[in-house]
Parts: sequence; C-alpha cells; structure tokens
Amino acid sequence: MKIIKFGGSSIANPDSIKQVFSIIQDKLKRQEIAVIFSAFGGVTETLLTIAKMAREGDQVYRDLLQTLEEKHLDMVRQLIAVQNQSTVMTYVKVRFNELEDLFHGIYLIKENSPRTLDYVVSFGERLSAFILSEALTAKGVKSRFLDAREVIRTNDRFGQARVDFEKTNALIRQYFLNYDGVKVITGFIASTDKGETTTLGRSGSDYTAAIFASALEADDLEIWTDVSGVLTSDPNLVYTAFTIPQLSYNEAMELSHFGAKVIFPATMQPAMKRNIPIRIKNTFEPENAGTLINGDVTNGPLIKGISSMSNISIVTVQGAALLDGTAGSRVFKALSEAKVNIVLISQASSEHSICLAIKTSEAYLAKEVIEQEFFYEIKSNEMEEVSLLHGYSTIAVVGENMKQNPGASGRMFRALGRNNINVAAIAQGSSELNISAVIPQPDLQKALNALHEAFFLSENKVLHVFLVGTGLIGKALMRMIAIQQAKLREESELDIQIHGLANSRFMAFHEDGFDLKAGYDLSEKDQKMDMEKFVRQMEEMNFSNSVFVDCTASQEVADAYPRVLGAKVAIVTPNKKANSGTMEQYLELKKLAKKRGVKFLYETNVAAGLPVINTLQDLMLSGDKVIRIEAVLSGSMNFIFSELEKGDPFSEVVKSAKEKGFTEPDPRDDLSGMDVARKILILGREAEQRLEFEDITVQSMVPEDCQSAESVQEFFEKLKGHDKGFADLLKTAEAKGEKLRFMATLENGKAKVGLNSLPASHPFSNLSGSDNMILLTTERYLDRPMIIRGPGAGADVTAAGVFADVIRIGNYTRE
Ligand SMILES: NC(=O)C1=CN([C@@H]2O[C@H](COP(=O)(O)OP(=O)(O)OC[C@H]3O[C@@H](n4cnc5c(N)ncnc54)[C@H](O)[C@@H]3O)[C@@H](O)[C@H]2O)C=CC1
Ligand SMILES: N[C@@H](CC=O)C(=O)O
Repeated sequence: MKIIKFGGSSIANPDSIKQVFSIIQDKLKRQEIAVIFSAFGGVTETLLTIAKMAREGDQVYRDLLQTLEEKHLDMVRQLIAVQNQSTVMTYVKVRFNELEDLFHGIYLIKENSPRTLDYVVSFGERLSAFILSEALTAKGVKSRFLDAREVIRTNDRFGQARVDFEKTNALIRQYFLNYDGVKVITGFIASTDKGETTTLGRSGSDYTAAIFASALEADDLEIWTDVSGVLTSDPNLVYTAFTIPQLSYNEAMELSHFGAKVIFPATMQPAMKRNIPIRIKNTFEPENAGTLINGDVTNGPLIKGISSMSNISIVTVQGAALLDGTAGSRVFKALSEAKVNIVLISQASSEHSICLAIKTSEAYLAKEVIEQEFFYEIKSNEMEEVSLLHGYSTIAVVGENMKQNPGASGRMFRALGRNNINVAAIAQGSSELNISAVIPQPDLQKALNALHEAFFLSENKVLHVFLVGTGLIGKALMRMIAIQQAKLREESELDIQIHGLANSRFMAFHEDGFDLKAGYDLSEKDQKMDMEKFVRQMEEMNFSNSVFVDCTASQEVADAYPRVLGAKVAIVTPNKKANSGTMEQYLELKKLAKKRGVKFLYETNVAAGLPVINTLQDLMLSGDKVIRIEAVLSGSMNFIFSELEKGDPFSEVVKSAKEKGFTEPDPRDDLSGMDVARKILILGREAEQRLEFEDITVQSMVPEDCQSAESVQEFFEKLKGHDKGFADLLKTAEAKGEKLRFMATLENGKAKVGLNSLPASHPFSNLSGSDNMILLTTERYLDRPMIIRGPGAGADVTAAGVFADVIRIGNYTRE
C-alpha cells in the first residue's frame, strides 16, 4: 500500500488536477494506493476570510461565498462530463447551503471560536476530496470518498487537535477491510468522540497522510507539492540550490525546525515511528526523483542542507542571579508557559548570561515574562533588565555526517568571516546534527550563498562582478567572459556573473546577472551614474565573493577603493590612478585589502597582460632585491615611434595608435610621459622602494599648444602642426644609425622617463608595434637581467590580463 497526498497547489486548477490524475493512474498500475487531498488552492484562506468578515458584520462576505461556490461548481463542470455531474453538483450545492447558514449564524452572533472555525474550514477538504473522487470515478478509476472525520479520532483541542492513535488506527484498518477501491480521503480534518469537527494544525493534510500510512503500515508515503523535494537552501535566496536526494528523519526534522518549509516535523512522526519512507515530489515535474526521507544515514557530504529563518530577535538575559543553578530553568519555564518558541539558545560557560534567538513577533512577550519571573532579582540589581536586539536571521547547517567529522564549523565560520558577516550568536547540540548561528538579517542572502558555495559548490564557485568602465577594455572583458562562461563553469567550476555595469553616464544592475551573450548597452533608460550610489547598491546586493572591476582611467572611481575593500569586496583593475597616488595611499590600500581578507589585483597596471607585477612580487617574496629596471612600458609610445620609421606623419601615427586601442582615453597621457611615469612608479613600489612622483624625471612629448587643447579632437588638429618637428627628430637619430624609443629607468631610488636615441644593437631597438620590454636586474639576475617582452597595450591583451586576475580571485576564494 502506498499513501499519496496532494497539497492545495497541486489541485489549484483543472489543468493541474489533470496532471494529478495522470500521476494517480500511473501509480495504480503498480500498486494499491490511497489518496489524501487538501482543499483546492486558496480555499482554506478564503473560508477563514469569509468567517472573519461575517463576524465583523461585513456583508460583502456573501459575494465572496458566492464566488467560492462558483469556483467549485466550475471545477465540477470542467472535470466531469455533463451526464455524470448531477450527484456531485447536488453535493456541492448542499455544502454551500450549509455554509450559508453557518456564516449567517456567525454574522448574527458575531462569534468565531476555534471550534466554529474548524467546522468552517472542514468544508474545503470535504468539497475537494468529494469532487475529485467523483471525477476519478468518471474517469473509470474505482474510487471511494472517505471523510476522515469518520476514522480519525482526536481530543477537543480545536485548531490543533491531538490524535487518539489507538482508536484511529483501529477505525482506519476496519474501514480499509470493509471497502475496496481507491480511497480518496480528506486531509486536515478529524473529529472527537462526540462527533465534533476538529483540525490537525499546521500542515495537517501531511499529518493525515502520515496517520494513514502508519495505521495501514504502508510501504511508503508520497507528499506531492509544487517544489521538487527539499532543497539544499531557500531557492528564492540561493539560485544554485538543488534538490537533496536523501535525508534521514533527523536531518529532515532539523532542517524544518530552522526554516525549511516543505515539511513540518510533527507531521512526520507517525510515519517515522514505523520507519516508513517519505518521498517529497513535485506534481509539475513528476520525473524529478524529489527527496527521499527515511531512517538511513548515508555516507556523503558533510552537510545536507542549510536552512534559515528571518525576523529573529536576540533576547539576552544577564546578571549574577543566573549563577544560581535554578535560574536557567526558570527562564525556560516562563517562556514555555507563555508559549514562546525558542529558536536557538547560547550560553557561555561563565553562565553569567543566556542569549536566546526568538521570533521578533514573540520577543516582547518573552522579555515581559522573564522580567516578571525575575522581578525581585531585577529590583535588587542581581539581574539586568532583559535586552532585545532586533533585525536578525538564523542560519543552520544540517547533516548527520558532521558527527565525529571535524571541519564543518571551521568551514562555516571561515565562509562567513571571509564575506564580512558578523556572527551574533552560535549554537551546536552535542548530537552534532546542526550548527546554527544568528546573523544580521540584511546579510542573510549573502551568508546563505557563501555557505552554499563553501559546502556544496566547492567545485562550482560563483563570482559576482560589478564592472565600472564599459569602454574599450571593459567591453572586451565582457565579450571574453561571455565566450568563456560555459567553459569556465564546466572545466574550472567557476561561474562569473556580472551584476552591476557603469560608464561615466549611466549605471544598471541585474540581480540574476546580465545576459552577456545578448550584451548590454547602457543608455538613457538606465539610472544616471553616481559612484556613491553604485557602491551603495553593490553593498546592498550583498553577494558573497563580489569583485569590483574598474576599467576606467578615473581618479573618482579609484577614490572609492577604500570603501569597496572595506565592504570585503575584491578589486581588479587596469586603472593606475590608485597605485600611483602617494606612497602612503598605496600602502594603505594594500594594508586594507590584507586586513579585510580580500584581494586587490592590478597586473594590467603595467604592460597590459604581461606577467610583470606578479613576477616582481614573487621575486620580492622569495628574497630577491631589484637593482635596476630598464623598460619600454608604453605600447602606444613604442607603436608611435616604431611606426614613425615607416614615414607616416606623426599626428597620423598617433591617431592610428588611438584607433588600435593602444593609447589612454586621452593620448596626451601617453605622449606626456605621465602614463609611463605611473607605471615605473608602480614597478618601483612593487620592488619595495619608497617612491613618490617627485622622484621621477619625466620628459613630455606633448607640444605646448597641444597641451592646452580642450578636446582630444582639437589636440589632433593642433598636433598636425608638429609633424615636421617629429620627422626631424627621427632623421637626426637615423643619421646616427639609431632608433627613437620612449623608455623608463629606475635605479638608486630615482626614475627617469623620456625619449632616447638608442644604438641599433640595443635590445629595445628591435621592438615593434605595441611591444613592451622590461629588463629586471636583481641580485639573482645580475649578469643577465630577466627579460619580459610582448604586446603591452591593446583591448584583447589588456582585457585578458584583467580576466586572469578575476579568475585568480575565483581560485583564491575557493577553499
Ligand atoms: N588600452 C590599453 O591598451 C590599456 C589600458 N589600460 C587601462 O584601462 C583603463 C581603461 O582604458 P580604456 O578601456 O582604453 O578606456 P576607454 O576610454 O575606452 O573607457 C573608459 C570607460 O570608463 C568610463 N568612465 C570614465 N570615467 C568614469 C567615471 N568617473 N565613472 C564611471 N565610468 C567612468 C567611461 O565612460 C568608459 O566607459 C585605463 O585606466 C587604462 O589606463 C591598461 C592597460 C592597457
Ligand atoms: N596607454 C598605455 C596602455 C595602458 O597602460 C600604453 O600605451 O601602453
């Protein structure tokens, strides 16, 4: 025998009911079954609303009742052929006549006791189960309607009645012996010995199903709902949550205690006692295996799921009075008598304070009853007034495999700490079945995602990117991520999502990540760009593993780095502004990144994607010392002076460098030597030298009148007037058999940046196009310097370098 229960969402409309019937018919081919139905979706709530309106004297209740009757009649019309409708139509009309009388009574005497309400809501299940039983019969399935009030006996605690299992089991068994056919049974309702209607409380229909499963010693119990089993976390908050294939009874109870809504622990008890497996299935995805809940503790992941609960307050009871051995029990007794549910308890070994997590809706009552209990102790200052802190959530990682297996708490709190989530209280039972913590509610989504990644997706890490600057490099980066996204997911288990985009004019955000394949162009329809708002929005989205990518050349954006790092968001940037400010600022940023435990990566500050900064950092970490750096550090300047040799006018060559994406947004930053000066400054600092801008002598190649041009376009116009001067410069060098190369040198704490005329034999003379070359003379590379050479500018090589830094962060945040 198999017991199958369908909830209201599964039978909300004729289409879903057809799906339910096909599931039933399919099961019947294999096994004897009994089916439990809840009321049609939304009916219980509507009945309660009508009762409330009637009690308050609001006559509109009659319209609602009529609509509800029409809804049921319509179900009959849609599910049963006209010739078979009369019995069921009569049944529905008689029930609604009874309801009309009932509500009229409530309207007159303005009374709505739990006893009355139990009777009111019983109509929901009686109507649905009867209609569906008749509809099944009309489809040729031999079925028999069973009003569970005939067989489930309870006490008279209306609203949450307790079952008398002895009587109930005997009645159910007898009924099943007497009648054949598929029993179609009302969920949720029962009756007292006197025949008064009662209900079984929250998730009562699941409970009905478990009661029948237990009484009939069923092989298994299936609960069909609108989600595919129990998920690893709340799918509304963790998009990567997935169905847990199997849970032990204990795990299922623990998960639901801390907020997983699919099952309710009390409903499982009857099935659990007889070790009957329970399967949670999705009516709308019947091929999905769902979750099996049984007595097995399987070897497998350390934890099975992460549950959460919001709107929690921290209630702290504190004072010397607690040192008295009985005080704790007095706290819990006071709360229990007031029916206050304690979600989590934490007490330090000093026993001087007890910290309780309690639903905010019950927190004031908790404070009141504890203070009443300790009235004299508070008066005599042996105890403080109970303090309340609101705005918290609880999270719990749950799994039987945590028992005896070290590492779970370390992994949990490392993931929370890394993501800047403050833990206000912690609890773990000696059963080691769960570790729970109280955290600020605004951090809930971030915490759940961080934990989900740490425990389930260590092989699948999500990086949440916020990109400022969608020009040449930013766009190339987006293209690359779009192309590589699938491969990264599959081969490197890294999922890169862009959630924020901005340029100098607009900004936009996407909770689920922009569709990079489709592309996204910021425009008037988006918000106006405001750096402060961009950072605030990023903080509010509060993702775990967030990365801020700055692909601008803006000082304003660089000025936001301290706040970004402060929020524990990593930074990747080709923008040199932050690292070429004062030495103090440079050191401060590094210190802050270290303190906050996040990465600040800027490999592309120098020589685009070439591995210069990482190499220097490795040399320094391994104890080497830089003696001299000689370098061609500007792809655009190298392109300009090597192309000039082909005979084109200087202004044309500069324009071509810009068109090829080698120059800065304003090419004067290159020609002035400023861009190269920033790079040698950064290299010097990476070589652990205290360098300031004043330590660099810079030769500018920007003619004076061009410097004052107000736009880049005007600059190009004016530059034409200097073509001859630059041609002459080249001629002079060529006459000596030399080449013009713009280079930087750093030695003895001083740097020089400028144009040099170099003999043809000099290694820099062979450089062409956007090539860079860096010669590192160090204590270990003394006779023959280390050489790094390759393209040092351009959209693709730079974006690839930025991309590599982003991936590096993904690998760093992996455990
Ligand atoms: N082009 C190259 O080969 C290399 C470039 N870089 C660096 O990459 C960065 C970007 O360069 P490109 O993409 O070529 O520049 P670009 O001019 O094409 O793009 C700059 C982007 O930044 C945005 N932006 C500027 N100020 C902003 C602000 N205050 N707030 C928000 N957005 C702002 C602009 O709207 C634009 O979308 C620069 O720092 C550059 O030095 C580094 C290595 C090589
Ligand atoms: N303008 C730079 C590119 C970025 O650093 C260069 O020409 O090398």
